[in-house]
Amino acid sequence: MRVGRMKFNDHESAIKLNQALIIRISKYFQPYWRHTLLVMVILCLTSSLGILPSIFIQYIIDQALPEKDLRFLCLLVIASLTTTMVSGLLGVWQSYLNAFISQNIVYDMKNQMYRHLQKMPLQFFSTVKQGEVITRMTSDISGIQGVFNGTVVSFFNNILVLSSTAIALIMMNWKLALLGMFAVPLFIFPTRKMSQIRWKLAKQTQEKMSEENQIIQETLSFSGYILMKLFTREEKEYEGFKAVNAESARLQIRESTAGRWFIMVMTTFTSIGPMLIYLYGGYLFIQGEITIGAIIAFVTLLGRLYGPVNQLTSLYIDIKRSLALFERIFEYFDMELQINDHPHAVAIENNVIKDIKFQNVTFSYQNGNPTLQNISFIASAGKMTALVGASGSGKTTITNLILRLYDIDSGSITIGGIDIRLLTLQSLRSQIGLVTQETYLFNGTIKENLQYANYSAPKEEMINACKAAYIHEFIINLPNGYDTVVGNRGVKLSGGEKQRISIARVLLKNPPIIIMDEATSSLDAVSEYYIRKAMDYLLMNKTSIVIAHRLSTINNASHIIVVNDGRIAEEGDKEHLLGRDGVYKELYERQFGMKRDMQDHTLG
Ligand SMILES: Nc1ncnc2c1ncn2[C@@H]1O[C@H](COP(=O)(O)OP(=O)(O)OP(=O)(O)O)[C@@H](O)[C@H]1O
Repeated sequence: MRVGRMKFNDHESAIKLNQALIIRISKYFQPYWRHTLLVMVILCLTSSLGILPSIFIQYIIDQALPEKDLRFLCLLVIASLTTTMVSGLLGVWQSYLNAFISQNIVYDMKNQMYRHLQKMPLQFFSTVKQGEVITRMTSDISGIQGVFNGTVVSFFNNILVLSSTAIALIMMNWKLALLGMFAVPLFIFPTRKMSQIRWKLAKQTQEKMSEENQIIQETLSFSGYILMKLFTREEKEYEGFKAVNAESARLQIRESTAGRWFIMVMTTFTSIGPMLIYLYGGYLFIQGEITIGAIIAFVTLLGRLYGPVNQLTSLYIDIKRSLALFERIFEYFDMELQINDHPHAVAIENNVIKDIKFQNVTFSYQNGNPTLQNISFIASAGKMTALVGASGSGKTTITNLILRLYDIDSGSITIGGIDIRLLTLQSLRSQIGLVTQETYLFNGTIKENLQYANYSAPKEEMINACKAAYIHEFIINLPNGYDTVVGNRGVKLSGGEKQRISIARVLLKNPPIIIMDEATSSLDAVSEYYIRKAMDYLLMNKTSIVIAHRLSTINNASHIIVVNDGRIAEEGDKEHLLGRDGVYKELYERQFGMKRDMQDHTLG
């Protein structure tokens, strides 16, 4: 799987307009084919109507004016105005259709991307930079809305205007038409060079913007802000941001300046054609072969010829840019989901207490460097199994494997005898309640955070869960009670309060399996007491796995597993482990011995 910093393809040549890509992109247009067809019909109409005013001008100059025919003049002027008005109205309708099609495609893509990212493995989010995900979700996908208008419609419109004008010019006078078209090849030459420059600049701008998003994400989030303040890194971070910002501004100025030069060169070429027409057309007029009206009509029409050629040549750049956007989005869509439902996956029985069995489980985050090796144990149904061990020994990893946040390399994990890989992910996770070390609450009210577990839970049930988690009294004493907003990640609450709310949330979900990672932050005695009581209630009659940092937490554990460096060092009940001269005894003596030392010290 490719994760991490996704690179904007380094070489322009990497993005090729191949058939597969076109088919893939056109699939997004498929649901809106009727609207797209309508746009094409409107384009045909407006491009044909656009020729008429020039022809009317010719008749005004050559007939209505010399013959002093006021009626004919009025008729021509009215016809010309009507044509312009009808074109204008069709244009308005087309703009609406353009917006409708492009916004709907953006809507579909954003939904698809969100759904896809929801299914990405945890490993993806631990590796990829947050700014990158946001850039792809927002600016890249939003950039697609310009693609339909700026690329697809523009392409067809220009082709239609170009061909209808060329036909009209040739029908009027083929010699003059050939002369007028003389300047056309001159447009093509600078385009290639220009496209390379703008491509490179666009790529660099995109990267800088991602970097900018990243800095904002990291330093202006709650935890990032605290980190920055505590280490007094404001100036350093500001300097870093300023540098990236300056670079992004410089690139954007260069990008638009490069465009200006291009337009200037094109404008120069555009003025060559009319001059040639005046020269040769004037000669033909003097010879009596052509009328003044024809020359004027010709020059007016010529403008319609150069505009599209100019746009079509620079459209090449836009097509490349659009393709790059699609490529960047497709890059995410093409990432392997890794953890998927097995084709014959079954739903786990709802609410039945079962045991969890690890058999020779080996797992590595990075290939060839196992984090867990040969883990085998049974967490008995309806009992508490405790995981203890030094920091980094692999306890959280074991619990993550039960939730199938990662898939194991070898061995098996079963629940009630069924391999978890044969269970649907949705049903598996619905049967597990997780209380993590760091409680994640979103910025909403306490009630909303609790309801995340069960939207249909009646109020009494919610209150009962909070009472059982020893947090109800605290909540009702807040000025807004259950409607109190908890702040980003629940910052307005203490660690102990947050963890009790998270226990209440799991109680509302009421699953038969509970995984609990005890908070490491030292809680005061009262908090610890209430959390312990809340835990006792939560774990009652559940198959539970508790990661304990304080051995006092797991007095009720029927089975203790000591993890050391990714392996099970020893296991058994408390008495058994204390009877051995092993890791547990050492941990026990260190924790309780330390407590005694501290007490002696205080007493002394
Ligand atoms: N997403 C990850 N990618 C790569 N390595 C990881 C990842 N998560 C954890 N690790 C590594 O795996 C090892 C086990 O980590 P784990 O979080 O399971 O330890 P732990 O026993 O729960 O630690 P603690 O008690 O401090 O929470 C550690 O060396 C850690 O650096």
